[in-house]
This record gives sequence, C-alpha cells and structure tokens, in this order.
Amino acid sequence: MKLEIKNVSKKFREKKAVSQFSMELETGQCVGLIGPNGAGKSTLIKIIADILQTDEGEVLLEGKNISKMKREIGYLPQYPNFYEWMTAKETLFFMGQLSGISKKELIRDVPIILAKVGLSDEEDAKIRTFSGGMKQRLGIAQALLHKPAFIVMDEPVSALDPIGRREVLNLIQEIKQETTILLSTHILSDAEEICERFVVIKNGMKIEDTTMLDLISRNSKPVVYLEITHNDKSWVDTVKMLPYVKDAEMTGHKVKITLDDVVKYKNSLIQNALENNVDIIRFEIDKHETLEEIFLKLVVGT
Ligand SMILES: Nc1ncnc2c1ncn2[C@@H]1O[C@H](COP(=O)(O)OP(=O)(O)OP(=O)(O)O)[C@@H](O)[C@H]1O
Repeated sequence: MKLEIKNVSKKFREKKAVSQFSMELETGQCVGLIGPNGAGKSTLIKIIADILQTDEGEVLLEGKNISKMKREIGYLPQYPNFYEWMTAKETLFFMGQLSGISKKELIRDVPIILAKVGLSDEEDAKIRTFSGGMKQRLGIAQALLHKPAFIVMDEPVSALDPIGRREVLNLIQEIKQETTILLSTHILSDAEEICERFVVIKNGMKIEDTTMLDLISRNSKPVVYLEITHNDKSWVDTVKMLPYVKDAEMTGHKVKITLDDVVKYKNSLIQNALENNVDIIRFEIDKHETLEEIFLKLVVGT
C-alpha cells in the first residue's frame, strides 16, 4: 500500500502550520517525522489521520482520498485521553465500538491486543492507576485495534520518563514488524532507534527526507576504526592491498583504515576481516558530527 501526502497546506487564521508538504510512505517502512516544537508535526499527523481537513492538497491511500480509507489508519494522539474510571479492557471495548468494530470481533481481539501491548495482567485495572508508559501502550492498543495497515503516532514517547520511554520504544520495535509506522518526535535519538528514514519538518515545510545510511555517507570521513584482539600486522598488510583501501595503520590493537567510500565498502572490509579470522571487538565509522548535531543544524539553520 502507498500513502501519498500531496502538496498539503494548512493555516490556522493567518498562521501557516503546514506548507506545500509532500511525501510518500510505502508499506513496511518506519518513518520518523522530526521537527522542533511548533514545526507542524501534529497538524500534519492529524491531517493524515483525517481529523483535520487540508486547505490545499490531499492525502491519498492506494490512490483514494484518506477519508474513504480511514479504516487503514490507526492514530495515537500526542495526549491520548482516557476515562480514568474505566479499566483497560472497558476502554478498548468502548473505543472499539465507537469506531464501528462489532462486539464479536472485540471479544475475540481485545485480549489479543492487550497481550501484544503487555497489558494482559492489567486488563481489569482502572486507568487512574496506570503509569504514563502504560497509558501510552493502551493508546497504541486502541490505535491498532481495527488492524490498520498504517499507524501514525504523535510524539509517542516525548512525555514519558525513562522507564515508560523504554517500554513504549520496545513495543514500537515489535509492532513495526507488522505495521507501517509514521511517528513524530522532536527527539532525534527516539527516531534514530526505531526508524530507517527521517523526514525533517521546519516551519511547516519539508526540509529533508533521508535515510540513516545517506546521512552517514554525507557526513562522515571515509575512515573506520577497528579494535582487534591480536596484534595482527599481517592482516593489516593484506588490507593495504585491497582495491578500495587507501591506507591502513596499526597502533597496538587499534587499526585505522581509510576507504574510498565508507558506506559502500565497510561491509566488504568486515567480511575480509572475518575471512582472515580477525577477532573484532570494536568497529566504528568516523563521523564528523553526531546525527543530533546534523539535525540541529538543519532545523536551527546554523
Ligand atoms: N488549533 C490551532 N489553532 C491555532 N494555531 C494552531 C492550532 N494548532 C496548531 N497551531 C499552530 O500551528 C503551528 C504548528 O503546530 P503543531 O502543533 O502542528 O506543531 P508541532 O510540530 O506538533 O509542535 P509540538 O511539538 O509543540 O506539538 C504552531 O505555530 C501552532 O501554534
């Protein structure tokens, strides 16, 4: 399935929240929508979830307007709102019925989804006793209940403490195996942990659409550092002869190798090391800047 966001714009009075924004998302991907506060992430996510209407442009799923394909989209709001006096199970039944799922399906599916988000033991506990991470996991359960092809999540971990954050990130890692995910965040490391592709939004406009590999290749020196268990000078001499190696030098157990192209040849180099029974204990690509710094530059524009 393909989700297409085509030239979407949205204004609130005179404030442009999203401007001429376009991107495509294919089934199986996990995309991080990254931007600072006020960049337009929530607005865009609400447009994709068909909660807000566009002023211009359209969102298509399989070529059809998103409002006709709502069943295929699951939405986790930035601040999921639950009735504190309901139990987890009651909440899912209530929300499932609101979104038109039959009672029979709910009886079958609610226990399955509660198990998936790790809340089976708490199914009869009141929401008021839940931690932030548990509430967010329940929010994910609600978004997945109707088995959508895509799930859009608005800042799913930003408001959580480290424990809740870990719980939810682990859960997203699991659901990513079977559901296509678009999640917004202003914390790069969250997206970096679970997504392969990043779309950066600033002042409502898309300023970058890239992958981790592309970022590394654009921002790294063609140098890798290895630490090996033996002082294997003969391997380093062999490495020097490889066509894609420019230079290799060894200091103690540390080897610095300059390649023609890091992204293209790093795996060949590792393969060569393994074939020569070199025992690697550390492998690192020399980065000019951390990804955090690269994004900061993009969004702050320094
Ligand atoms: N309902 C609204 N009425 C007026 N202005 C709004 C409304 N919703 C959003 N905005 C404005 O639109 C811009 C984009 O807001 P949005 O919430 O989409 O950004 P965001 O990237 O999700 O930010 P945050 O991370 O702070 O949630 C902001 O300037 C915001 O103040």
